[in-house]
Amino acid sequence: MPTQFYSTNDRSNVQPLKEAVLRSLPADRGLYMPEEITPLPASFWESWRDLSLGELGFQVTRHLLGDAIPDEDLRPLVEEAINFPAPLYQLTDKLSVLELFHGPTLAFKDFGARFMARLMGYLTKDDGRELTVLVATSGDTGGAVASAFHNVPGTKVVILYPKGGVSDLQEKQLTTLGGNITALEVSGTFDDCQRLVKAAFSDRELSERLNLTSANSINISRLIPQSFYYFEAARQLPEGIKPTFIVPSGNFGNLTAGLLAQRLGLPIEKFVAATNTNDVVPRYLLGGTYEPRPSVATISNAMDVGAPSNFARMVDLFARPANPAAEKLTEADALDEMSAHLQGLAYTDTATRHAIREVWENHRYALCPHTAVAYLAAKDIETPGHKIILSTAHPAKFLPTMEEELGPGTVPIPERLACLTDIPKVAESMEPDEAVFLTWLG
Ligand SMILES: N[C@@H](CCOP(=O)(O)O)C(=O)O
Repeated sequence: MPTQFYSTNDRSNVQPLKEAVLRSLPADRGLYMPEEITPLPASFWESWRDLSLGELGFQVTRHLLGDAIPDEDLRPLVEEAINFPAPLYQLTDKLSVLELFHGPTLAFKDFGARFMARLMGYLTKDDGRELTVLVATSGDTGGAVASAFHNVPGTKVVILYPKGGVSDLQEKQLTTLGGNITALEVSGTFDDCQRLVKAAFSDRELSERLNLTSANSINISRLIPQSFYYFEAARQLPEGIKPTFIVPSGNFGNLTAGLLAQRLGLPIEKFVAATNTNDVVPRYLLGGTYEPRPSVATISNAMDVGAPSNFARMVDLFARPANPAAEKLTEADALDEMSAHLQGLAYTDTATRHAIREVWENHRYALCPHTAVAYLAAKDIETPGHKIILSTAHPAKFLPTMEEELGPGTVPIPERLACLTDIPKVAESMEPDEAVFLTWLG
């Protein structure tokens, strides 16, 4: 049976895969979630440690989507999207770094963006209508989406990013491709960019007319491939070791994908959400109230998010009982479960800079600022077994910060970044005003 997707705001609002992916946001402003998330079957667990990342991804996707896409189409789709590795780099006998920056744009967002580009292409191949992909970015999503959708026929991409809020090389990644990719430099924060995108989806007439879809983690199809690397990380550990994952967090899509992997049966000791001073979720988990607030700029800019989109999905996942046949928890009980099982820790830029230097001095290993935030959390937590910090991006994407801490030339710049330096950026300026943006969209 093909899996259906419901809105977190209304479980009776159910859509098939194509609608959930292309519509991206339900009209009631909830988020789509798969109706069924059951543990992978015994046959998967017999061989999962020997599978390639592509095959592992195929089997996870097949299980989640049911027979919505025939196997002979789905397997190559996943294998072509995830055609780069996700190795574990062992820092100490208790701590490893999961390197998620070996894709084309050197960030974990390549997993989601490349999968999504192929899935959307597959779902719309007979539609004969241009698709407009909207995306808000605080750093890495924009470049990954630009790369994944560049020159895809019948697709137009509009990327909104905060002026001065992304690193120079991140900006180059999203403003230099041209063709079907347009960059809008918004005089505001990432939250303003996200607000503008959501306003476009709320305008049903515009959304229908332009055939709008989202490439942010509000789109459920971003989270499916992001779950693959949790399996990939765990299978690189000796058998029987349950990892604790420390996840650098901004919009919380990365962590939500981990929770999804756990609901699919992956044995995980616990999750820790590590943030910079944009600490809405850690504050909440420490017993506060959940209060989104305007983001502030930090050196780990991709996590500068004041209103994390995926909070509703996290609550939804904690509401799902271990036994799929049992009743879902109420929202209040799910929030209690989340506070009991998820730890959140937040760090300043000063501490982050110190961590970058410390790891270089002790291990000659360069952590990007986001990964350094997770490293700080890994040091502060007690957990049995092995700790894995997710390394979200290559440190060269944040060259000025890295050179301030480690000295010039310490972090080699991969050719695919170096070649962008002399290409001029092309971006249109945009006020953070919904009416202006909707008029611009047309
Ligand atoms: N950290 C992001 C912000 C957008 O988050 P997303 O996961 O919803 O795309 C970025 O790098 O742009």
